[in-house]
Amino acid sequence: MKDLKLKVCGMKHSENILAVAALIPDYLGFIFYEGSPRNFSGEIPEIDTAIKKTGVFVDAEIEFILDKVKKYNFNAIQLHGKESAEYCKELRSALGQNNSAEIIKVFSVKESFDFEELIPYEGVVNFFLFDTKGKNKGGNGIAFNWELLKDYPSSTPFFLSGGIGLDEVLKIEKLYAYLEKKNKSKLLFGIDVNSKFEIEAGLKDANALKNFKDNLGLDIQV
Ligand SMILES: O=C(O)c1ccccc1NCC(=O)[C@H](O)[C@H](O)COP(=O)(O)O
Repeated sequence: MKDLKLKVCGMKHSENILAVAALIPDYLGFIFYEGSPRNFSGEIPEIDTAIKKTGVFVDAEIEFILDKVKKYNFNAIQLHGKESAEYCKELRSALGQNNSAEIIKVFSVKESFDFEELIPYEGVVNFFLFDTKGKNKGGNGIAFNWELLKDYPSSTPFFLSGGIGLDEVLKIEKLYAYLEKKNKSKLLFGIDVNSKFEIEAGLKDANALKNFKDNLGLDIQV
């Protein structure tokens, strides 16, 4: 059994948050971006403390993020815009020494990606997240070219994202197996899912997520 973390992103409705939280995913994401149909407002019901509540922001003012971190007690902050490494440093320092929130920096990828872009962020953020570049800032429901990750040059662990659904379990397994051969499987830290598990934007299918979670990381022969 592999230790692949699961992040479910784009939660919106209290009852649905509780249904998905009952599966104990490792991360639950709440989007603060008005241009998204998954834009979150309101309250997050009490959920198991093992789940890292994650605020997702797109080029937001640092004050706005701090306000949400304080209000919702976020354990992780996902930066889904064009935030610079300097911005990430400022955010870390603004959070203060007593706040250990993880910072996840997103990069949008399609057919090619210049991994040199990651260099300024090394040691500044906790994780990278690779998502698909599309017409929306996130939640495009399409996969990018994962072959690119076979040459992943960084030592910062990453989340794999973009159009991941039940059909991608085997493909994930194959990427993991490839990285394992290169002693790099620990770098594939987690899988981020969203629109492929939705009944409508922001409303997740808990049964389908359970199925995915049960299959993720099983030692399937590839
Ligand atoms: O999902 C959104 O609407 C969204 C909007 C703006 C910024 C980020 C957004 N989603 C963040 C995520 O982490 C998604 O899980 C990621 O984009 C993958 O989505 P999908 O391709 O639907 O699996």
